[in-house]
Amino acid sequence: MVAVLVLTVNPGSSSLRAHLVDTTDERVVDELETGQPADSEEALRALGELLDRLPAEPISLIAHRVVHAGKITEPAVVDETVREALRSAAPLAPAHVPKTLALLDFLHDRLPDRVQLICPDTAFHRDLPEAAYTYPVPASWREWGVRRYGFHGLSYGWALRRAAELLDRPAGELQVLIAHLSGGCSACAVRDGRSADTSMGFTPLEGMAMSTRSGSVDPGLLFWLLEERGLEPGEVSEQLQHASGLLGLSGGLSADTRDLVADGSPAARLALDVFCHRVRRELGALATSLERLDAVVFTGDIGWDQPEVTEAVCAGLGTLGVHSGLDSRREEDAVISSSGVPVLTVRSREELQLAAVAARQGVSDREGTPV
Ligand SMILES: Nc1ncnc2c1ncn2[C@@H]1O[C@H](COP(=O)(O)OP(=O)(O)O)[C@@H](O)[C@H]1O
Ligand SMILES: CC(=O)OP(=O)(O)O
Ligand SMILES: [Mg+2]
Repeated sequence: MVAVLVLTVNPGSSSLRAHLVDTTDERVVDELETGQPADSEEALRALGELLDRLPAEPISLIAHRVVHAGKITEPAVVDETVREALRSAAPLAPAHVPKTLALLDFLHDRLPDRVQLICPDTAFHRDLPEAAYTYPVPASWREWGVRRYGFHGLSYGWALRRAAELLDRPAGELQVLIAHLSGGCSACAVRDGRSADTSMGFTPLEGMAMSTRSGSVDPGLLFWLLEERGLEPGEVSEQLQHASGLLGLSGGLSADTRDLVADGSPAARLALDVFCHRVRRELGALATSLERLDAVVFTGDIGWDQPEVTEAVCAGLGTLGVHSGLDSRREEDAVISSSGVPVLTVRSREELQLAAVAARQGVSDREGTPV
């Protein structure tokens, strides 16, 4: 097999992760992780430094994890059509997509002859049933493209693959619930290897509470804030995106469950209780899209490094056949409970999934004009 070195870039809402992955053996050759927003001067400087120390062997492809590319829901070589789709999708994921546009420009300046691919988070949800992707809103809105998309698809793809390996069953036969808990949090019901429903929708704001995002709130609340409290639409958006979730619930204490578990104050406990309640509620709702439950899989930073959260969530999933009392202290991806429905934790490896998807797609697109 030809060595395919893929540079992956993953702009989260508050971080930038970049990896150089050798896809022949899924090995990370070099990496960068910064808690700075991906389009900040610091993050771009760090990315430039990563490029400066690249091995002599050339990178074959640059692969971008893109949260939302609107109607483009498959991996695609970047051209003007893709850029236009990203510009149109930017208002739907304002904490993510503008960062991708900045990274495309930055990397085009630095490596002008490399093909850049986008791999949308939405691709994993391409087979969502109509009943799951349709909002109960007027037909005229739906004609504008108002529908549910779903996100965190690369993470789900990886977690499903690892679940299949750990359970020793083909991914295409599994019916599982996967919770991706991190900066952004969502969950997905996977039926026979495909997304059957997911908690995020038109934008990555729907669903469970997140580190600084509210998740779903009563839409009536928004009108009350605008009409009765005099808030501007931009302020409401900003506060739902950046001042809510764990951060808002804890009264500004922290957006990180590690701090909240350590703090233990009533405000920290409230934040964790509401967070876990909403994870359970989404998982319960998603279970109705499955015929049976083969496993519950936790991934994302919180799903991986915060056993207290996994425990608290599972303690309330008895009606789904999940038993509490997990064996959560481990270093590797693992089945952490097998007395009832198996519970698994899988370290999120969006970069490996991204590199694999891009290498598969990119080898056939290599003739494409670099943009
Ligand atoms: N237990 C935790 N471990 C790691 N990160 C956490 C934890 N709890 C909350 N977080 C938040 O998750 C974020 C990392 O999530 P990630 O999806 O990589 O980035 P982003 O928030 O940029 O999307 C961190 O910035 C941190 O605020
Ligand atoms: C879709 C989404 O919320 O992404 P992230 O978790 O990286 O912020
Ligand atoms: Mg992320």
